[in-house]
Formats: sequence, C-alpha cells, structure tokens
Amino acid sequence: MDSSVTTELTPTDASALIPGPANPYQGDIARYWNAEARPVNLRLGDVDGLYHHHYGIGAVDHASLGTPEDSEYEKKLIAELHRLESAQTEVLLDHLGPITAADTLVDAGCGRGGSSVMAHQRFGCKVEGVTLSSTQAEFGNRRARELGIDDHVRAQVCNMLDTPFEKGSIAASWNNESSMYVDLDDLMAEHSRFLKVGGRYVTITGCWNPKYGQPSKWVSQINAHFECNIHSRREYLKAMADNRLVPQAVIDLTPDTLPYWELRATSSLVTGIEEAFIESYKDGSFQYVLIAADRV
Ligand SMILES: C[S@@+](CC[C@H](N)C(=O)[O-])C[C@H]1O[C@@H](n2cnc3c(N)ncnc32)[C@H](O)[C@@H]1O
Ligand SMILES: CC(C)=CCC/C(C)=C/COP(=O)(O)OP(=O)(O)O
Ligand SMILES: [Mg+2]
Repeated sequence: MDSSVTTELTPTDASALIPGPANPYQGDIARYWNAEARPVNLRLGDVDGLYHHHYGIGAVDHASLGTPEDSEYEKKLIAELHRLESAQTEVLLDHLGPITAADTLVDAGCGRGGSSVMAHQRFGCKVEGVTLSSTQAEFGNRRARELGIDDHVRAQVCNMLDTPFEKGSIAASWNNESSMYVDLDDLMAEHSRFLKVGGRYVTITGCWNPKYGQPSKWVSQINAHFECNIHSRREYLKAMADNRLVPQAVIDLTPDTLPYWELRATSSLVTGIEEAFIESYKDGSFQYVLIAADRV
C-alpha cells in the first residue's frame, strides 16, 4: 500500500488499530477473561444488571436472609453478596473527589463494566473502560446500550498501560481489583500521564503485607487461581510516590471484606478460592486496601 496516502478513519477502523496484547502473558489474561462465565459473577449480576468482578464489603444483613430452610434463602443470599459487591464500588466512588457531568473518568481493567455504570449513574459523567477481553468489552457496551447510556459509558479492548487518552485529560481514574495483572510502576506512570494535575486516582486491591515477610502460601494460591501477580502494600506506595501520585487515604478494608467471604463460603456458588482469602486475611499475610491518591 502507498504509505503516502492518508485515509480518514471511521470509528470502527480506528478501533481496529488498537494494538492487541503487549506480550504473551496479556494474551493469556485476555483468553482467561474471554472464557470466564462463573455463576458467582453472572447470577449476582443478574440481580439488577450491574456485573462486577470484584468482592464485597460491609456487614451482612442476616435479618434479610432468613434461614437456610426457607425456599428463597439461596436467592436472598445471592442478592446479599451482590449488595456487598456494589457497596464496595460505592466506597471507591466516594473517594474520587468532586466529579461533574462534564468530566471523563477512566475505569482501568473494567471487567463487565459494573463500576463504570455506577460512576456514570452517580456523577452523570463520561466513563471510558479498558479491558484486555473483547468478550467483556462487548458485554459492557451491550449493557450500556440497553441502559441508554452508551453515549457516556464505553468499554474498549486496550492495554491499560498504553491507552489512547490524552495527557492531562482525565479528572479521575481507578483500578478496581485489576492492578495485580501489571507492573505497578508502568501502571502508575500511565495514570499519572492521562490524569489532570489535581485529579484523583483510586485503587481497591488485595496486597500482601510486608509485615508478614513474603507472600504466604495463601497468596501464592490466589495468584495461581487467577493467573495474577499480587503486589505488596509497599510496592503500591513506592510506585505512586515515583509517579506524582500522593496518597490522600490508605484504608485497610480487610475487616470489612471478611463477612462477605464468610457468607460466600456457605453458598452454593463457591469456587474453591474462599479458604485462601479467609485464611490469609486472618493470618495477616494479605490485606484488602483502598488507596486514594492526588495527582500532583
Ligand atoms: C478481576 S477483573 C476486575 C474487573 C472490574 N474492575 C470490576 O471491578 O468488576 C480484572 C480485569 O482487569 C483486566 N486487565 C488485566 N490486565 C489488563 C491490562 N493490561 N489492560 C487492561 N485490562 C487489564 C481484565 O481484562 C479484567 O477485566
Ligand atoms: C483481591 C484479588 C487478589 C483479586 C484478584 C482479581 C480478581 C480475579 C478479582 C475478582 O474477580 P471475579 O469476581 O471474577 O472472581 P470470582 O469468580 O472469585 O468472584
Ligand atoms: Mg466475583
């Protein structure tokens, strides 16, 4: 083809130019999430159409569950787990700072888009989600169309370490349980690049606790289960400090997530990873944290 010829790109052509996985590992992760269809995620999402791939926080409302003998008990338990997962997103959104409808936010590693939809519903803003999985991006875009918000909420297949967002164009961004798939220095550098000075970055993540020493056997088990690479709390703080992201809040959510796991362990939707989360949270080797940082 004559390289001197420039052709105007339609949006479809432009999206076809988005590079694929940057390395074989990212290819594995794209395949993993393209194939994922666990009932614990789909049945919870079916409760109200918000599909999450993260865990829950807050006290279990035991009164709402009734007793295991009730015919509706399992349905109520699923609704309760889902309520706790959406409560987790609400806490993340609480830490984004003042957001207006004119702002654009980035949901880095957006999954099926539950957090993106909730952010738009709260702030009226635009939300750009990125995921390695084409199945997830299609799912999220279909939900946005069904909700009539596809002019504000969009998912793209894109590596979050190399996004198309312009330097300094984004009011706030987050990783909701998606930072354990990437190098943290590369990740914080990319958020720092596209965030406005004064913008806010938030992560909710599981991290290993430097006070414990090294990653415990439970942490290794979680890594193997999800093909991820859990970082330490210290690595998060260092990567932020090195990339003009200054922590404004560091909140240990471990006590708040344990009730979710203990309830989930009693459900029919268990996946086999519940013991590793419960035991590592209890022995102190693993922590569930929220870190909110100012882009300075
Ligand atoms: C556990 S899911 C979390 C999804 C979502 N944040 C949520 O709370 O529902 C992890 C997500 O990270 C995404 N991910 C992992 N590595 C990525 C990368 N390099 N670029 C973009 N997305 C990535 C996966 O595609 C997946 O959507
Ligand atoms: C806190 C840590 C270490 C998270 C690892 C990333 C991850 C897989 C999150 C949940 O996804 P999911 O909702 O698809 O998982 P599950 O099927 O277990 O609910
Ligand atoms: Mg889940």
